[in-house]
Amino acid sequence: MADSGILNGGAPAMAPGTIKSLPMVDISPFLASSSSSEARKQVALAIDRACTDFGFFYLTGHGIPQARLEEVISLAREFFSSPAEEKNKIKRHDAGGPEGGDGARGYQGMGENVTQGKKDMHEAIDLYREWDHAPTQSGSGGEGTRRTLEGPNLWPEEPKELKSVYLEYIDQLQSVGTALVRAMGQALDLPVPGESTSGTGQTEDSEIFVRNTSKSFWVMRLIGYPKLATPINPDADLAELSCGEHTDYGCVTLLLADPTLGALQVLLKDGKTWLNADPIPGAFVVNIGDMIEWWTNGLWQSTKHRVIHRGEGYRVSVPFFFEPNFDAVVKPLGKCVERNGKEPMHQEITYGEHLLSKVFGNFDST
Ligand SMILES: O=C(O)CCC(=O)C(=O)O
Ligand SMILES: [Fe+2]
Repeated sequence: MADSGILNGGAPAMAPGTIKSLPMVDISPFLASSSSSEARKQVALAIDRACTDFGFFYLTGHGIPQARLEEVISLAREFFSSPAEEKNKIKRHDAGGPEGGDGARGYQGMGENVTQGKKDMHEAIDLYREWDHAPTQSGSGGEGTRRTLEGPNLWPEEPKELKSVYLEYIDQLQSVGTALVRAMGQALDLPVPGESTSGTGQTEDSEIFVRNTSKSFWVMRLIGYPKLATPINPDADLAELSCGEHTDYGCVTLLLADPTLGALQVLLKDGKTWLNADPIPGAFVVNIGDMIEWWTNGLWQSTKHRVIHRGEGYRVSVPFFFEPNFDAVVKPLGKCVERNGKEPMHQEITYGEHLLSKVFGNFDST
């Protein structure tokens, strides 16, 4: 990390050009049925630029009231400030174990999450869409069994209103997610529905992401980050991170975070400059995940990011991962392959297989 710069806030800035902040996208024309096609076209253009140049942007015009956003953060903060025994009531349990967990849903204590072999200094609750497909044969992942995501969500008992507020919030986020992926289909200039089929049975029109997220297998993470204890040493490798460098593995992430500055950092396309993605009140920080990179055959790449919280206080963030349907088939779109002139980057895969490989390492599909 010695040769990397951090823009707008951290030291030292080694800016490529004049990039100071992520671009902004106002999604409201895709939420209001009365908006003109010209207004939508402008949004689609802005999304194409943001996804090509950054893979990250601020999203405004989503219509979720500020009071709701603040409530979501403060309920998560309240949960994390409760005693360990309260938090451990919803502890994530291993799949196939005596406690009957599914190995993924529930509370994860400090340092239990590992990215690239290093412990992440955060604690979290993971919630997923409830399993509403037929049950499959699940187990511990031992011989002849596979771990699945088919357990129920584990909701905190306290704060009491957390579950109902979050369920409503998740509904609201799914509408925003749908508007966003509809705009993304238009941004790729895919044919209008009914005009084209790929010949492989899957229609590759501008609604393709909408159809493939109609039963989004979403993930919601409530994350609590204590301030890191180690001092900043720009010449040393970072020994301790709040959340290690990664790309998100799904479709689009809508991140809500408290006002802490300088924590979330995004790797710019030069591959060495980290840009602080500081929160803007009322806006989500949005990034595209690996499934969008695969669908677009790399025209839009999922961007690496990390969290290093050395600021003040205990940071809370609540990313919502608006993911494809569990059985969505993901493969490079013919039009994107044509446009970038590269061989298809990936084989066809279902999102569910990819997810299980990421969460449990059930397969080696990536
Ligand atoms: O807390 C944040 O700002 C980002 C967290 C993140 O990147 C993730 O959970 O995938
Ligand atoms: Fe992430």
